[in-house]
Amino acid sequence: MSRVIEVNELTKRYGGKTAVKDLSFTVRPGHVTGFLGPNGAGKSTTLRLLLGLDAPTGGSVTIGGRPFRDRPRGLRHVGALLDAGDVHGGRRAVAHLYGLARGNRIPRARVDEVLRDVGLADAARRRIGGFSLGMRQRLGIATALLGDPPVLLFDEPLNGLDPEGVLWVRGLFRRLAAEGRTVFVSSHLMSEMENTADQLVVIGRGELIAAESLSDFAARGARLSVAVRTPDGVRLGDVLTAEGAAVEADGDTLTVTGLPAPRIAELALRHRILLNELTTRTSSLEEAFMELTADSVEYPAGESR
Ligand SMILES: Nc1ncnc2c1ncn2[C@@H]1O[C@H](COP(=O)(O)OP(=O)(O)OP(=O)(O)O)[C@@H](O)[C@H]1O
Repeated sequence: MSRVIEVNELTKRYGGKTAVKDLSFTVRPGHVTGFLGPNGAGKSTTLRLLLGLDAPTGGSVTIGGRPFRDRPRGLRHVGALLDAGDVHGGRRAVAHLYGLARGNRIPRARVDEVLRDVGLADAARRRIGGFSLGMRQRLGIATALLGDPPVLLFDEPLNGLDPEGVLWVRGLFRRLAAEGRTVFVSSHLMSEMENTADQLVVIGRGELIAAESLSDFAARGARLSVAVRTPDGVRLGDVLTAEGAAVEADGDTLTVTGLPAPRIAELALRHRILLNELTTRTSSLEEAFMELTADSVEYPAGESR
């Protein structure tokens, strides 16, 4: 079975609200692909459409060339963590997983195996209602892994995990991808994906913004700037502006774009201006993400309404 996820001109409207619009992208096996977008961008909607939990208004989604809902015994094909809170609190973790194993013809022994894999072996007989958010996430991940599926979808899996849990999940995702599986992970935080994913699909207001490698995405947003610390900021600022640079002053530090550091040093020397610091900075992935999604944030902070 092919493990490729194809999203093709996908549109989903809820009444007058368009949650996803003409969205097309491909997710390939062997990588951890991050699915990024600000709150309300349409990530959960897309994942629900992928799993056939909702019907698209237009377009299609296929996994291995077929709509997921056409597949019998789904958990063996696609494992998913959508909403970690969506489990019966009165049940014990093992009972929850045994039920799913039975319905998907998965051997019972696999339940103990995945509980061990996610670090919940000791909590197996406890009621899920008493689980912390992090434990629920681990149980959700155990559920996704239960059928040993070639394709895995995770909606905000790092939510509620402590730093040790985050490291563990990252390692797990990388292992799953290295085994040749397709791993598709949503998040609204670039900082979470930066060390987790190697490919990115970025959306805003339901539309595609980017689908590329993490390094290509970073390069798009990378504008070099140079930080210059000098006691003579006003004069240097004038000199650099006259040379065509854009200069922002903050105390004794100027942030300069449009001129490389060696040229700034040369101009400072020529005008006998002392420099205390000259540092080239690249914008971070986080900045690239903010910049590219700025127009698609639904409720920007500080907006008066
Ligand atoms: N069942 C629904 N009925 C009406 N509107 C919906 C429904 N589901 C989602 N929406 C709307 O569609 C848009 C996309 O929502 P979605 O939950 O897919 O975004 P998201 O990227 O997962 O966001 P978040 O990071 O906040 O979970 C939002 O504006 C949301 O209010």
